[in-house]
Amino acid sequence: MSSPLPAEPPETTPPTDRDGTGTSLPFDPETAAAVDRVRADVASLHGELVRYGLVVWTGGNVSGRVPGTDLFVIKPSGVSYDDLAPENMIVCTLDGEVVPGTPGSDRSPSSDTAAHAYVYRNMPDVGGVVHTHSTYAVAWAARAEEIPCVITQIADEFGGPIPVGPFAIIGDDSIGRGIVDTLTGHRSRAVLMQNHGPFTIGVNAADAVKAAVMCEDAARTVHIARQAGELVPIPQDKIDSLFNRYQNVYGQSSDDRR
Ligand SMILES: O=C(CO)[C@@H](O)[C@@H](O)COP(=O)(O)O
Repeated sequence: MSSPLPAEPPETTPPTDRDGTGTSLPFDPETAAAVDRVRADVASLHGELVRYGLVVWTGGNVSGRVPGTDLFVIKPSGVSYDDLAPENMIVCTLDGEVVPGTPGSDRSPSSDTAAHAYVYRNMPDVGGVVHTHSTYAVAWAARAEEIPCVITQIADEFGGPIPVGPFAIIGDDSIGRGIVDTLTGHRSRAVLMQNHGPFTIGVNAADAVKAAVMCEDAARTVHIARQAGELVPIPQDKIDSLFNRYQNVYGQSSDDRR
């Protein structure tokens, strides 16, 4: 017969400030150091959303996978970008649960945490996810219209049209499923979730931010082009060669995407 007494609670390692920064910690030193690097990256990359005009108020979020772990880092929900700092980023498991006892864990994580977690669980090569409400990309999403590949920039960066994902309600796996279903096997690192806005993925958080910047710029340019006349498509073989060159030759061999 089993004992009626409740089991002893498991011993937890209290957070300690091993590195003196006041960040990370019920982790082994290597994981703690990796978490701290991603905290710093994710916090500062929100400044890029502001710099490139992709967000108003708090309407966008960046997350980054902690390499070699089943963790990712995301921002707290609804907190001013001016107040974001490494120590108030939130560490989550790939199920989207906040890791208790870690700095920042006293706040609610981004309302898109479940979507980011779903992407990390189902796209193992993805190391960063970004969501914004950038104006032109949202305007295409409001029409549920893909952005056609009519400029070399789109061919380079996205390898074809930027697709539309399904309408999905925030809060559960629906948005994540829509992102994964749309982008799996697709060259594009951006999806326009219908009536909502762009979600982008990358090899790390900075790469996903770059995709968000390029997506908005492409949305704006093609929108303006269409006001003045008919759009001219790029032949598929030219799209293929532009994409191939940009992914494999452009930039430096040390770039993260290589
Ligand atoms: O789209 C929405 C809310 O509808 C969110 O992505 C956006 O407001 C940002 O929310 P968080 O501040 O990350 O919780």
